[in-house]
Amino acid sequence: MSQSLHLLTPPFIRTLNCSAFANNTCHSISKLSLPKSLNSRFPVTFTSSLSVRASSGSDLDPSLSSSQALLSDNGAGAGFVVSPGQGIVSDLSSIEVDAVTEAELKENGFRSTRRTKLICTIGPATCGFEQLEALAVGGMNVARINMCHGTREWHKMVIDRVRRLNEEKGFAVAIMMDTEGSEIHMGDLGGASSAKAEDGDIWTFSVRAFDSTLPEHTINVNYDGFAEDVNVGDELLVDGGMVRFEVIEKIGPDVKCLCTDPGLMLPRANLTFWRNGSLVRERNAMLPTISSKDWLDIDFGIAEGVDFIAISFVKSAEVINHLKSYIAARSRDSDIAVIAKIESIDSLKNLEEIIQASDGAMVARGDLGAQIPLEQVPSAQQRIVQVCRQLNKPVIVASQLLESMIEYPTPTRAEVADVSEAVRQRADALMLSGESAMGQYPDKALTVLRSVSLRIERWWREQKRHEAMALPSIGNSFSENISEEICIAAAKMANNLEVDALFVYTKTGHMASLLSRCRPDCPIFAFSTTPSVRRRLNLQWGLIPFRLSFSDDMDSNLNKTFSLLKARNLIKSGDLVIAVSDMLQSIQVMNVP
Ligand SMILES: Nc1ncnc2c1ncn2[C@@H]1O[C@H](COP(=O)(O)OP(=O)(O)OP(=O)(O)O)[C@@H](O)[C@H]1O
Ligand SMILES: CC(=O)C(=O)O
Ligand SMILES: [K+]
Ligand SMILES: [Mg+2]
Repeated sequence: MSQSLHLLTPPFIRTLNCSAFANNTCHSISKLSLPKSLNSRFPVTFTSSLSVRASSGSDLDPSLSSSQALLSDNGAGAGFVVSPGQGIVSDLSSIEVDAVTEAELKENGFRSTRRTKLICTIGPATCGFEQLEALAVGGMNVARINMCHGTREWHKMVIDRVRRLNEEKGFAVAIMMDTEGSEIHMGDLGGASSAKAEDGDIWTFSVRAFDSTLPEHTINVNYDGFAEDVNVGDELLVDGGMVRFEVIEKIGPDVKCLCTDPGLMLPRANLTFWRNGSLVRERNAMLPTISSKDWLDIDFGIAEGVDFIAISFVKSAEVINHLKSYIAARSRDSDIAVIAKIESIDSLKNLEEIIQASDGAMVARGDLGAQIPLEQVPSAQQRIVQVCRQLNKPVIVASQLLESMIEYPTPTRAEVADVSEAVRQRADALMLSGESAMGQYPDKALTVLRSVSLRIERWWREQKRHEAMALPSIGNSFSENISEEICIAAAKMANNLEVDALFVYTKTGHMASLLSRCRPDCPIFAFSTTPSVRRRLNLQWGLIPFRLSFSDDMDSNLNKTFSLLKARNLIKSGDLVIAVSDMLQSIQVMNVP
């Protein structure tokens, strides 16, 4: 044992604390690597191994330059769950990684891979196969379809094309379906792509169903109680203030409004009304979060096996729990993650419990900015990002990141600063909306997200500017606490030892997310056995998801991974790697043989 000490590089000793080695038993090392709170409760059975071995596998050769410290709980495999019905792909001899990631790794090496994930809303500008491929090549990790727009056939076509792209071209683009939700919004403008409201215009907002074309200066409203609820004198905001009206007269189902702030109205734009400076939201609170149309869309999403369902206008954790049990009952084979969109006052009020219940969250700044004063949006974003990180849920920053690029080929300086801020906050993902759905420069917008992410990530790494965030214990069981502590320790070791990559072998993806939560300096290679887990990991910060068949034998897993990755020139001899797994609950440090 004492020999093994000399093999460990100084930062490693620092991490594990030298006094442990003086004691010279595996028992004390195990205790040391775990936090005090665990030591007192844990029936220590860590007697199996602390071994130092050659990367080639021969044991205890003191002349070796590479080392491997293995903490194991005798293979009890705590924290390891296989979801029912997850088909494990039986191809034992291959490893699958995103074609773009592979090219990037080869060209730029581990360190410069992008950590922030990118989501593109698909719309008329990007629904063609070649256009989707261009986005995938440009770094799109997740394709979002917004059920507010387009027909069922159109959505199905987009999903099929993304699937085909993955199958034929080796991508792993995940699919996110975003529900319409039942907030008040305008109709589809009778087919027009937009409508211009001029200062002093009178427009009619009506709940009437018009059979043919809409009369001039008329807007359909989706909510039957609209005329009843608004008062003369109320202020009506389109898309959170892009256009403003004052209610001047109510005539049956029609509400006449005077335009006080001119602008362009887009189909199905969100409507809010304000009285004496406050948002009128009593009636909104009565509307169900998931409308009957949404339930049909959700059935469609389940049938299609989308990877994520994002729920609009979430007000409480209850609706998330309801949807999750609905999904569990309906889809034995798939494991669809539920993303809570934070875009209402109620969702901010119940933030912690909503995020706790969800599999991730979206800072949906478009509608959020229509419900709270704009100057409060940045602090809300910061809070949501932070709560998500602490609760280990992926978080997406969305809306207007590069809004001007809908029309122009370069972003404004302010937009670049906004993107940088989200990257600096280390959000998991950034999302394009109109920029990619109907803008003129979807590929350029994606390139801006990609290059700003890379630049800011590198800058902050080089400057060592990231403040460490205290990560609370979140597990529900002792075994989960062990996994958390292992990931925190592994990430810290990775930073101190300046390793090239972290490897995580994970069947459900949970252990990978725990590592991602630590936001280590190096990229995380996440090996999972199923394509669906691999696609889901695409949303999380710093994870490079691979599909690989592996066993409970870590030595053989590592050897296999090394040889497969080396054969593809993705790693080379001498690269320093730390590996963790949710089967063995171990940390191993080694040089690639
Ligand atoms: N499938 C689609 N078909 C046509 N236009 C679309 C589609 N998806 C998005 N768009 C256009 O892109 C714009 C921005 O997309 P986005 O998904 O942000 O929608 P949104 O209407 O703002 O609603 P949400 O609040 O759900 O994001 C939309 O207003 C719409 O004009
Ligand atoms: C994305 C979204 O729904 C919003 O920003 O409102
Ligand atoms: K939506
Ligand atoms: Mg919204």
